[in-house]
Amino acid sequence: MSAWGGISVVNAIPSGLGSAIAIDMKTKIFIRRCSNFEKKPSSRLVEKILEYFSSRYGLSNLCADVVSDIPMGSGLKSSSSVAVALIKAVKNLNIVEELDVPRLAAELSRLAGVSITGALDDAAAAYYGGVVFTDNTNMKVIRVLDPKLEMSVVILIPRGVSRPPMNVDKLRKYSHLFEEVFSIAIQGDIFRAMTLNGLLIARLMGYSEDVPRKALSMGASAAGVSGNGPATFAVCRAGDEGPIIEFFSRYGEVRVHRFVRVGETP
Ligand SMILES: Nc1ncnc2c1ncn2[C@@H]1O[C@H](COP(=O)(O)OP(=O)(O)OP(=O)(O)O)[C@@H](O)[C@H]1O
Ligand SMILES: O=C(O)C1=C[C@@H](O)[C@@H](O)[C@H](O)C1
Repeated sequence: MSAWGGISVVNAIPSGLGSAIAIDMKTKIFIRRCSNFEKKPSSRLVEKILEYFSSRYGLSNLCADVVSDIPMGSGLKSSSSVAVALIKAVKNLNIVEELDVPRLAAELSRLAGVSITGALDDAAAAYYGGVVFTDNTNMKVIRVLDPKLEMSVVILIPRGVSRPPMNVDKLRKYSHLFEEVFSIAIQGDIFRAMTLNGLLIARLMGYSEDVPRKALSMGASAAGVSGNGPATFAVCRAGDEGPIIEFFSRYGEVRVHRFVRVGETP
C-alpha cells in the first residue's frame, strides 16, 4: 500500500494546530509473513508499528519492505508517509477492523519518538491527499480540502545543511503567531500561510531566509522551509519553474513535484 509525502502549510509544533498539503512523492510498503529471524525492521518507526499489531492483535511474524522516494530527515513528511502506508497495508489484510489510519499513524509516530505532536497533519495529508487542517493536541482532523491547484512545487534539498536539534520551547514561545498563520490558512489563503510559516520556521531554526525570499522575488506564489527543514519549497505556475530550478540548483538537489488531489491513489 502507498501514501503521499507533503509540504507544510503550518507547522503544528508551536501551537498544536497544523496544516499540510500532499505532493506526488510517495512511499510504497509491501508486507508479508516472515520468520522472526528473517529480517530486522528498516527503522525504529517500522519496528514500533509492527510491535503494536503483534501485541494488540496477535499479528506476529509480519515483515515490511519499504520503498520511498521521499528523502529522510528533510521535512517532506517521510515518517508520516511510512507510518500511513504501513498501517494501510495491515488494514488491507482485512484482519483488523475499524482502524483510524491517520490517527493511529500519529499516535505510533509519537510513541516511536519520530515526531513531537504526532504530526497528525502530515499523516492526514499522506492518507487523504489535498490540504488538511488538524488539531494535533486533541488528535482531530478538522478539515480536508481539495485545493485543485495546478501548480508546480520546486523542492530544494540543500547540500551540507543538517537539521539543528529541535528547540521545542523556543518554537512554542511563538505559538500566537502560528495560530494566526493557521487562521489565515483555514480561511483559504494557503499560499500566504505557507510562506509566513516557512519564513518563520527558517528564522526560528536558523535556516536561510534568503533562498525562499529570492524565490518569491522571482515570482513564486509561495516559498519557505517545509516541516522542520531543511527542505525549502517554491510554488509556481506549471511551466514557469525554469529560473527557480536554476537558482535552487546552486544550493543542492532540486526536484519538481505537483500537488495531489483528495482521493488520488498514490
Ligand atoms: N523510508 C523510510 N523507511 C523507514 N523508516 C523511515 C523512512 N523515512 C522515515 N523513516 C522513519 O522516520 C524517522 C524520522 O524521519 P524524518 O526525520 O525523515 O522525518 P520527516 O517526516 O521527513 O520530517 P518532518 O516531520 O520534518 O517532515 C526516521 O528516523 C525513521 O525511523
Ligand atoms: O513532529 C511534529 O509534531 C511535527 C513535525 C513537522 O513535520 C511539522 O510540520 C508537523 O506539523 C508537526
